[in-house]
Amino acid sequence: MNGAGNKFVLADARARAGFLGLSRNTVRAWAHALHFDQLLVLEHSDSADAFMRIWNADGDEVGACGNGTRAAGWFLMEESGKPAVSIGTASGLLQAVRAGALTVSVDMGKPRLDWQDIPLARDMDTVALDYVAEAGGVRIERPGAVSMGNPHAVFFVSDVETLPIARLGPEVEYDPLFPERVNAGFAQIYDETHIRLRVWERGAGITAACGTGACAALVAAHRRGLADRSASVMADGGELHVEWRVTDDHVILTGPVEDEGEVDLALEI
Ligand SMILES: N[C@@H](CCC[C@H](N)C(=O)O)C(=O)O
Repeated sequence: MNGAGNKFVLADARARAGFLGLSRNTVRAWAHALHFDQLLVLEHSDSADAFMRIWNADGDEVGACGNGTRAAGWFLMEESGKPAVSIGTASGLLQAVRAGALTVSVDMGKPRLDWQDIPLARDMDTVALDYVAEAGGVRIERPGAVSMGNPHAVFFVSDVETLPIARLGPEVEYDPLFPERVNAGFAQIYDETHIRLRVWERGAGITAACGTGACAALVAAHRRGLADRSASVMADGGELHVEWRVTDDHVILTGPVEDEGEVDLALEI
């Protein structure tokens, strides 16, 4: 499946009893063969429609994936005929609702904004980190930091199209300021309701879209006075809509999903 071009393989392990342990090497081999950004595995849940585990293409298991949650939500809603489903994840219980034939919204919960929650290596104002990244002859600075269940640093730049993201991304991802590494977002503000975003994802590299990255970009932009609480976020692979609600502080992510058919994946555990 894909969510605005963010590529997933979704494996359904709900019928299988117990925890599905996958080695880092197995996930990496599958990612190499199938070219996904994340592997999503659905497991049985007593308290939700399913529990979803998320692995990056580099084989690390992670806490959140916005577009993946929308894709899994679509799969579960198609299967059940329900207009809404709940999905357990490592970072909490998320609700997905149908917002069109191939459009799904997910309530991603509250952003976490304290430096310990990102996490950062030391106390810093997360509105604008005291941090500079340099690569490919370009220097960018003062990203906003946001956790959406996973860590994001969002840089605001004047021209995202010409930015050497393949060089800057790994510099940022592996900087010691981010002890759990970080997803690096590069955002150009078109106006208060339109943000152009490219993302270097932790453990996956440049992706066509990143759902939690879009949420983080909107939150970081609003905290800097650069965007409203609701905006379109234009990724390379499609358009996402993000709203940071005043009423409950939750971030709502909406966008397209596509089912690309089944792949032959031998699960040998
Ligand atoms: N593609 C995702 C984010 C996946 C996880 C991320 N790479 C991380 O390591 O935290 C999304 O749509 O949010």
